[in-house]
Amino acid sequence: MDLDVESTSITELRSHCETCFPLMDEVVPIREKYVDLLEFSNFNGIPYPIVDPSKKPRRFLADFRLVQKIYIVYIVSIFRYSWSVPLSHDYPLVEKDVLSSKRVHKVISRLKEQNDEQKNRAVQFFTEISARLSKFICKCCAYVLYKVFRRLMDKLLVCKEEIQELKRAEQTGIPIVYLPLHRSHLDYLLITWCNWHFGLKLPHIASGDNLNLSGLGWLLRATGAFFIRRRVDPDDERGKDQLYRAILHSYIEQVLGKNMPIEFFLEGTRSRFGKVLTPKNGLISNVVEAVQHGFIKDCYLVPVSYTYDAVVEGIFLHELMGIPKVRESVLGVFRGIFSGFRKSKQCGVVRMHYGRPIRLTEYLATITASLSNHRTRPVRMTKLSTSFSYRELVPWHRTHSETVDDRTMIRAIGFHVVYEAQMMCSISPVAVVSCLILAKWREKTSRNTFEQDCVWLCEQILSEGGDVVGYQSKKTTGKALASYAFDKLQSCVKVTDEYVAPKESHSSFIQLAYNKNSVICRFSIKSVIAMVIVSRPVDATLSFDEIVEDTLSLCDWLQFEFLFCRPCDSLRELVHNVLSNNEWSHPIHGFLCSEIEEDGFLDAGDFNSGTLRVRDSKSRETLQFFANLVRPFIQSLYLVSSFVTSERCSVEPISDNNVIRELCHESLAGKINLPFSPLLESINSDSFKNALRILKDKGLLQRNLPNSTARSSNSRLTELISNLQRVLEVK
Ligand SMILES: O=P(O)(O)OC[C@H](O)CO
Repeated sequence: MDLDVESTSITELRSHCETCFPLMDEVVPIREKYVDLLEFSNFNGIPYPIVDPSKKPRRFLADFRLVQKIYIVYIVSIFRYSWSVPLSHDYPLVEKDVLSSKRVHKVISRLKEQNDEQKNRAVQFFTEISARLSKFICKCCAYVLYKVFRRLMDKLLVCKEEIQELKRAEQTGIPIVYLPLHRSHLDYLLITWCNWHFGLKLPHIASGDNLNLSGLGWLLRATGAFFIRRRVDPDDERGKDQLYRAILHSYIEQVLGKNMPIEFFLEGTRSRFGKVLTPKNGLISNVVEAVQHGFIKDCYLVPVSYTYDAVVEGIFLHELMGIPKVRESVLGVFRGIFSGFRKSKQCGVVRMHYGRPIRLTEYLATITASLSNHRTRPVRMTKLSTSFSYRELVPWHRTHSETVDDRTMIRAIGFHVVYEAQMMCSISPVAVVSCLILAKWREKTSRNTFEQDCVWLCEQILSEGGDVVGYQSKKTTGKALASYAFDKLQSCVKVTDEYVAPKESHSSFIQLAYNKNSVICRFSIKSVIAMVIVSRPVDATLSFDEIVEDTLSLCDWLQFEFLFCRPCDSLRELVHNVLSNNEWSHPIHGFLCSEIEEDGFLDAGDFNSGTLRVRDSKSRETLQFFANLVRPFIQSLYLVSSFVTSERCSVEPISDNNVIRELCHESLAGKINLPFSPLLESINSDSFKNALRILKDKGLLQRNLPNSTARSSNSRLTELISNLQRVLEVK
């Protein structure tokens, strides 16, 4: 049976965060299947009645459609579909408004040099940044993208109900800010292309100036891209120019002020390892200020997520081995397009999700109100850090005092949006299979057993509020799901009718890990708790409080790897909730049992106060699976910690990139002695970078060496290494 990838197990649109927006919970049922944008004939007429749903064009007519204007009732002509979808909105130019804005004038008058010279610079900056949206070029590109997407994807799925929410938001006349997760260069194109189909306004998209290549830059500008300077190199000060910043800031204000949507990536760069990245604050701060200073009354924030069976770029193996990214070039773009076209449908099924639009003023009101009187409202976005909560886990919390300033608010909003985006992302069957291989079946296993496990994991994902593309409870077979994924994983998994086994190479494991990492957000807290428990000897006992404290501590060390919860949540409470859940504490089936329970004297409070142990070998096996989701990240932290204390690390500061490259190289060559056998996927630059970041953040490595590292003999680092060793040694 083929997978029905257009159906979903989610029955209603995900609601807003109940903590921050308790009054906004209108239930919107999902009644229809996802729409495949590549099958335009199945649109059922939305949004334009010019498309008659009863007249589906034959497939070989691919891009042609007989357009019948229902209202005028005569056949207009045979147009390309691309030309038949109108681009009815206006995209006014904002040059005059930006250059004459108070913000820009203020900066110019503050600068010492000649006014005229500054004005010229202002014009240059504007030209460097601004988009020049052309409806004609958009239509041409829309047509070309049909061809490209059909080549690259099996399907491009969007949820109609989500689009209707967007339409409602757009009709209010409040501008929309799209905040997608960033996985691939295709991300830039997808929102624009989808909005075009549904008659929504096309967004102005913030793109890194690395994409402003001759020819390509012009094309991107014409489809809505505006270019921003990125600080890739730590010494690069170009983006800090006051006038440049004023122009960029004013540009964003003016675009929003003219009710045109904006799109930018909070993560700032594509995720190289399949997990979300911690959000950056630059662009979102411009949007927040625009509202706070009354330049615009309000705007909607819309998180967006993408699910790809595989990203078009393939795995970022070179970069994950510490080799610097090759700068984009026109030739590189052509090469990329060519190689993308060599293999048909390499992205597989692609799903987009738009979160429910939330007004920025709602966010600000929530934070401000809870600030002024945080006891009277059930809102915890700004709860002061009385207990160990996420507030202490995210970087701004530690220096946080009684007042929550704008910077804190901006960061809280960014974290909140990225967290929401990761939680609404559908999971690909490819990720489910990769996850099982890495966390459970690293050795050869029978195909039958593997397929049964696929169903088990999908059910786990569903019970955590997630969904798997094509999986429906009690309907979809493990065989169908696994076969679908095996087809996409031929380069890294060996499959016969009898067995399944990973191919033993670093690149295979990195690819599987990239896929697997998109699943972890569903189980991040659970996995850390499991890690804490299985890192003790089989017959060891632990108290409830010990488990909680050890979990919080491990989460703290992994704070740059995962967003464990929203900034409004208390991580401590969430850990308690997980452990108190029946899955863990049920007196007969729970993973854990109380020592007293064995004697038949179990009281309600015993689970929290008594001594706990893993119930049986089956429970332990399940806990091992969850623990194995985070194990590679702890191994990476161990590898980095032991490297920076060893003689292999130079006493003179060397760049972090060099440290990472060397460590990748030496670990892969087996030159580092370890008390455990390292998982191949733990050797990667992304995890090593995060490990260096946390060690610096905790003061275990010198902080005053920007982007460099020198050997350390810090005693706390030695203590950390021995603790990590204890955790990792037990299998
Ligand atoms: O940093 P990169 O290489 O992921 O570039 C992606 C950016 O979005 C380009 O602007």
